[in-house]
Amino acid sequence: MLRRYISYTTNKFTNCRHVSQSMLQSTVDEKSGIATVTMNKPPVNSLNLEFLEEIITLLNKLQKDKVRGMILTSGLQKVFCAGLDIKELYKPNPDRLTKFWTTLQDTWLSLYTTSFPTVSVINGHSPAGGCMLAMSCDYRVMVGQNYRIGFNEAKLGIFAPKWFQNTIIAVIGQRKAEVSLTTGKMYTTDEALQIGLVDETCADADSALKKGTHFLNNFQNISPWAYKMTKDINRQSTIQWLIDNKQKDVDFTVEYMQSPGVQKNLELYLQSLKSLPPLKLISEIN
Ligand SMILES: CCCC/C=C\CC(=O)SCCNC(=O)CCNC(=O)[C@H](O)C(C)(C)COP(=O)(O)OP(=O)(O)OC[C@H]1O[C@@H](n2cnc3c(N)ncnc32)[C@H](O)[C@@H]1OP(=O)(O)O
Repeated sequence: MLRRYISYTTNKFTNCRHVSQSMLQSTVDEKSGIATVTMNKPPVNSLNLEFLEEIITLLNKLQKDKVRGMILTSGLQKVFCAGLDIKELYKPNPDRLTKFWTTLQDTWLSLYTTSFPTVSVINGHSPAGGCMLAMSCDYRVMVGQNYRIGFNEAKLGIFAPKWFQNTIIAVIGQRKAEVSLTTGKMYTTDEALQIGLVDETCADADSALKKGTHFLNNFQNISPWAYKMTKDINRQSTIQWLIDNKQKDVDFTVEYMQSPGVQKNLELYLQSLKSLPPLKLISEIN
């Protein structure tokens, strides 16, 4: 297992403060107060229990440090985030699955309710839970034309829980969310822009980071209190639903995930992941 380390350093040449954990790097620009958080968990930034715990820890730290905004992106070549780690769902240990699902709920609550504005720069494929990470931010910029984004859960024979679905509905509306979720369609960059899954697109990652920063600069003259109150009121019903139903959601997920039918579907999906040529899976199965 990789040795885990956390270091905080200030680079006097760039005026950036670096926070580095084994799977996440964070750089805070001292002048603007904007943090850039880079996911770096090869091969595909899949969300397992330990990675989710790191995300929560970092979000708490950024909150404590009173950053003025955050850009979430990937350090990998062609994947933003491949979604939930399927190994957490396939043949699960019930205790670990319970912890995993609770931590996923907490990660979503932390990200969806940050006191600072957030942007995801989607510089690679972003299926299911990966798309969810992006949707939980306030703004999305997608890079290039080679990647796919969407909610392909149905293709795995599983479904997104209510709080996942409500988050998507808040971004693209009820009708488009229903079509998107039931068909499991993965969208090209242009299609994603068209249905509102992303707010902007651009050719390369550097321009996307600039667009993200430009969005965050909108908040320079907005009171952080007014920002947070507005966001809380806007997102309140979905957040409150999960807070009120956390245990029920865990119990239901842990039970249905272990059912033979769901496990068979996941097995078949894992086989197809191995047998299809690299990078073809997401586009071929549409
Ligand atoms: C209760 C239900 C809740 C519902 C909510 C969310 C559900 C999810 O998020 S489920 C996950 C959905 N994700 C996917 O379907 C993504 C599947 N992956 C791919 O399509 C491709 O891997 C991807 C396009 C992301 C990247 O392609 P490549 O760069 O060509 O990489 P490989 O396909 O060769 O993959 C490398 C390596 O990673 C493993 N992998 C990929 N995705 C996942 C994942 N989500 N979880 C765990 N592992 C994953 C893949 O099997 C390869 O492993 P090895 O063969 O051992 O190298």
